[in-house]
Amino acid sequence: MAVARATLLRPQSNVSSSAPSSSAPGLPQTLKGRDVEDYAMWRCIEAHQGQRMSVPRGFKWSGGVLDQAYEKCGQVTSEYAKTFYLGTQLMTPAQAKAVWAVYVWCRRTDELVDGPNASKITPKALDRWEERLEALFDGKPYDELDAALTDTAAKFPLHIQPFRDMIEGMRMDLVKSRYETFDELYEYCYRVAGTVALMCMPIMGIEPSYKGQLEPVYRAALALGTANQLTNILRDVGEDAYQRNRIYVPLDELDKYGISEKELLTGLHAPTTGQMDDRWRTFMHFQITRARQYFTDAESGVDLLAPQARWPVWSALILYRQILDAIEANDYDNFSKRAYVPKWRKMVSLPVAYTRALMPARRR
Ligand SMILES: CC(C)=CCC/C(C)=C/CC/C(C)=C/CC/C(C)=C/[C@@H]1[C@@H](COP(=O)(O)OP(=O)(O)O)[C@]1(C)CC/C=C(\C)CC/C=C(\C)CCC=C(C)C
Ligand SMILES: [Mn+2]
Repeated sequence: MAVARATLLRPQSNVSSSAPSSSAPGLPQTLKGRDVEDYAMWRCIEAHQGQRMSVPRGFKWSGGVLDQAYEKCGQVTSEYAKTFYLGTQLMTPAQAKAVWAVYVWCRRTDELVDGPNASKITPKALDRWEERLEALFDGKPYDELDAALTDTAAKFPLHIQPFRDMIEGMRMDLVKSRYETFDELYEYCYRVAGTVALMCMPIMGIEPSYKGQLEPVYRAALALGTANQLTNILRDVGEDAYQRNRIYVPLDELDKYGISEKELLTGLHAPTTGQMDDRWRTFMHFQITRARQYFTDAESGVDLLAPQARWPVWSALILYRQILDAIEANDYDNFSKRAYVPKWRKMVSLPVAYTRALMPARRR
């Protein structure tokens, strides 16, 4: 069994063959936990290393519509994610447009389960969204925003698997509102955020002088996705519990700290003082320490990225990590306060990120 699993997950030997192998039929659905991430990571590394485009180069879509489509993607990115958008300004125009196209596809996917029409979304709607994904990777986009991603897949060696995995993550949100263990939560984090890292890596590229394996760089990228999602989850504990009856923090860990599901759903302020309950403080301290470790694991990979990608990635890392500091500064009260990074702090962090991007660790 172990041998079979390793063969399925590791790279297949004909890495540089020209035909894109977008899937091994039947396999991904049977995978669980960290194997889901490993399977997609190896498929992405194969495509990246072999520079295999999923769509034949020279994809065309009626007249100048593609230019307009990319422009729209840029507008949406700058409206919803100012820092990501700013980060793309140092990239080549082709890279920036590709990141916008990926961003818009991710945002639209998230909106299906979290947007204004979310209550009407059925598993069928997600099936339809997945059919559209398969079609756009097959060179047959449904609308102009899909066409921007098709064009991106003709220009950069993207693999379809992380896109499929993200849709499955959104399916999880339709049917699952509790996570028993950290392993279960880890799979969710990969599906909704680690996937973003796998989608972006072949666009951002690798430092040209780096001659080592891609695996450590991809592992670091995945760590950043996980760190970001764990941070999101810790920031939104109260909102998720009160407004959506959702608990993402692992139930077995709550139990270990003597906290019941019911207490979490009503908020963990001490009845006498109104301050945060001590059990919650220690629990949160543990959660924050683990999330910080994922940020630290991500750091080693940033210097191995192509120079123009380092600043946006350092910015994302430094800014997101500060949300954890903000939760601590709120005395771990993520029930009645929303942790955020004030604008002035963001402004200070951007040049810090820029300096780190210019000075890789070996020169610091
Ligand atoms: C070596 C190394 C460190 C490489 C870096 C690789 C890399 C580019 C990693 C990116 C990591 C990253 C930014 C992950 C995004 C995580 C995230 C914000 C996921 C969001 C899910 C959260 O869902 P939830 O419903 O809990 O939260 P909301 O209340 O809805 O916020 C998502 C919403 C899923 C959809 C993701 C997006 C819309 C963001 C996609 C972002 C990009 C494509 C741009 C990334 C670009 C840069 C420059 C980092
Ligand atoms: Mn969301």
